[in-house]
Amino acid sequence: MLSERLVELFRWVDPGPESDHLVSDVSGWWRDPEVLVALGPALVAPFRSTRPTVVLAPAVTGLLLGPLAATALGVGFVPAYKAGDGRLPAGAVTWAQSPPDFRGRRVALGVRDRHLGPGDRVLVVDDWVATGAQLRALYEICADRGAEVIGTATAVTDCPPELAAELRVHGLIDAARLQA
Ligand SMILES: O=P(O)(O)OC[C@H]1O[C@H](OP(=O)(O)OP(=O)(O)O)[C@H](O)[C@@H]1O
Repeated sequence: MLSERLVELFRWVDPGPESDHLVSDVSGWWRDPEVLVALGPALVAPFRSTRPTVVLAPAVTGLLLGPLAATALGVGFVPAYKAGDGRLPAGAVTWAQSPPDFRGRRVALGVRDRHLGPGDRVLVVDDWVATGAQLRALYEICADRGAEVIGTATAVTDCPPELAAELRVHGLIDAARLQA
């Protein structure tokens, strides 16, 4: 079963003095060919009936997971980059700053305007959701661009059920199943 393999191959990493919260390491998922094939279809399954037209995901891990989900749906993929990594030009970019995330850090995420706009039905994809801070920034970008958010497909849900419901998050595995 996929969720059992995801649990088996998942690792938490201690980020050191940067944060008290462990950080996910999903590199084991990319190394396993059967998991790699199964991840995209499994992530999008709860959202198929809502007919997303595009997948949006944040750097860095979302850039790996997002295209798997987009390929499974047969739709395009939009990357959201973090401020300061030099990947987005000045202008023609919509930015949003997150509330404090699991590290207590506010993250500015940006999307090229030409890649997202009215009529888009957006499925957000990420590897895990903790405080939902980065999701809130992505949802704000979609609202600013006139695009509709369908919800978020995540591999690991590491947040209370009320928050998952509010942000329309569907996860493949609950963090409670993961060994610290
Ligand atoms: O729910 P939150 O508190 O917002 O935390 C979850 C976010 O944090 C991690 O990203 P990170 O910034 O560590 O980037 P990464 O993909 O490079 O690990 C993870 O990939 C999510 O995007």
